[in-house]
Amino acid sequence: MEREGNDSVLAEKCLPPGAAPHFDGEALILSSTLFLDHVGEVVLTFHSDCLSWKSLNSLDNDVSSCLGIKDFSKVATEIKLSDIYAIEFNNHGLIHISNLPHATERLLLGHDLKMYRFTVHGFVRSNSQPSQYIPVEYTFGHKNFQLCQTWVNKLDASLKLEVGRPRNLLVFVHPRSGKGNGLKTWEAVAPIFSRAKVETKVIVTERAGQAFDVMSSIANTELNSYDGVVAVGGDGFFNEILNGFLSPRFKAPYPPTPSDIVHLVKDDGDSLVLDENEIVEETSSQNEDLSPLISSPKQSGSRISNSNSEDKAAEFPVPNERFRFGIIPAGSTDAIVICTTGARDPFTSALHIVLGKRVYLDIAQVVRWKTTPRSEVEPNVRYAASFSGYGFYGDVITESEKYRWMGPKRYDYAGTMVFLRHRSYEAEIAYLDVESDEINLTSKRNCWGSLLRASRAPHMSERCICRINCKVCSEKPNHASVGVCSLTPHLNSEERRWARSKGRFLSVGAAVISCRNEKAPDGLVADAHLSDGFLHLILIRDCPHASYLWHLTQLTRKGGSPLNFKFVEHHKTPTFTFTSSGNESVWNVDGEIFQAHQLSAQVFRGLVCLFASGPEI
Ligand SMILES: Nc1ncnc2c1ncn2[C@@H]1O[C@H](COP(=O)(O)OP(=O)(O)OP(=O)(O)O)[C@@H](O)[C@H]1O
Repeated sequence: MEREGNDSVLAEKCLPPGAAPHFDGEALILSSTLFLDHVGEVVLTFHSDCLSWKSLNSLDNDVSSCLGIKDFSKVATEIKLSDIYAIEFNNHGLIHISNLPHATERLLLGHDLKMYRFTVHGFVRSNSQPSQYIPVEYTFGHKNFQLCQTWVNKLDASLKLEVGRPRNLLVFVHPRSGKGNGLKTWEAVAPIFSRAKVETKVIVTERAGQAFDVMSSIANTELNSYDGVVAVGGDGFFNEILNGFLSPRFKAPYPPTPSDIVHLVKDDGDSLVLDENEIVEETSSQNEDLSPLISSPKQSGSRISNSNSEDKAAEFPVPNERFRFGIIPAGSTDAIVICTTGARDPFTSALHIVLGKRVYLDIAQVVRWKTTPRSEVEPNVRYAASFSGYGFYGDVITESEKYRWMGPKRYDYAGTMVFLRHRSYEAEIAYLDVESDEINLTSKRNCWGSLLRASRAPHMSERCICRINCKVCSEKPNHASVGVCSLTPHLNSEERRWARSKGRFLSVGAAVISCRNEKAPDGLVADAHLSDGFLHLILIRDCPHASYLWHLTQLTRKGGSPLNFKFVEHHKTPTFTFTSSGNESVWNVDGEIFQAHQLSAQVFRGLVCLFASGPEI
């Protein structure tokens, strides 16, 4: 094997083998003259946080004026170390040299040279959509094996110092997700993981519920060997994995039951009952004992704890900052991916994962107390990462299940059918109203005459949109110091009161995040945050069919105002309770059916971490 460069032109331009690196203070680690595939000779320089190269063809003047060909000498290209996910040594092979008119004689007219090569794998942001990451690779070559090896070793060693990059992941693939492309999607992105030397244990599911079973029964010693778990599928599949993870391991008191609230209101002589909607307000001092995290004797008796789950919690603490979740979109909606990466793109998601990005995500704990009016009270817990909804949303998910064979189109079909039926449901909702310094968007039915409350509508520019390095979300919960209480900061707010809405509703929804998707570009709640510790409770009161259509139409518009109608109530709250007055009550929890006559929900701030960085909007 040829290991020494025997070409004098090349040899004099490169640094001596082995001793090739030259150091210049702390910042400059290495610099050499190499060939860049499809470009030509470049000086490659590695500073501690950046790799840059400059073409040597600048020796020729006025290149740009000659034949109108671009002057490579003026192009300095670089990639940040943080944007590099892998370095590969490629052995001996061809480097294609650019067809430059003013390159040195031996490089003329598209010469290909054989030499040792190494490839730097990274990404660039798409010009049209900055949230989308496009994988790129730069292959450098040199006749000298040792020099290439030195570069590979140096870059590899620096990449190993990048914090938070995963080494070992558990991957679940739902082959029938979305249009049935789950497996193909995984096969397309798998090379990114192998190049980045991330070990993956891949489980391709054969049935619904399998991922839940694996996640809930996996030994904590094995779970600890992974840096995270990746779902290749849709929101429902991610929800299954999340529930399998949290159900046996996360210990927290339940939210108050609907009867806790009724009881408290009856005992409270100062309760204020307002008009037909029975909005009941209380002061914080009167309901201190209602904090879901201060266990009442009744509540502590209803914890989901058995000795097995206690063991699991002890060995694998939740929240767990090290262990992260990744989602590679292959589903029908993929709202969680769109909200957390800003793109619905498997490559972007895979790059977020191997680069070890991190974002905190609020999780709603939804507790069903009673399945039907005649059921016994028996708490059953689900966790939701994006949205839980009743009425229209429950009906759409029930209807769409009948048409699963249609793939993603089933939601459009089911949505149309349910819309045409225009059913409303009698229900009662109580929610903790917390003073917030943000604009309180709560509708108090104070709009007269006009259907669209334009005067109160915050314009898009006024809305504090959640994006990468979001200020609202960056006050991350301090899990270590105050335990689970840090996850529910707003429950302990000074200014809190319980309020109640009662009546006929077309839908009741609780959004954890904005729920942006391709059909609703701003989501249901444009200014929802990934980890602010709030749920957005959206109550759509019974209204004329045309008005409801108007609301739905606003949802599909960028910059629309779907919440800006007099029949829509929007409450930011950390917790709420719900009781249906009818016999049928189907909820939709992250796209999965959940029958519940009585339920409560509370949100845990930043309970899990995702391999994502938030959208670059
Ligand atoms: N191999 C399988 N066969 C059938 N169902 C499965 C399988 N693996 C997982 N499931 C179930 O399919 C359900 C839907 O999956 P997923 O969310 O990936 O697809 P989707 O409904 O098309 O997408 P979205 O949730 O984004 O609308 C999940 O709840 C999951 O439990």
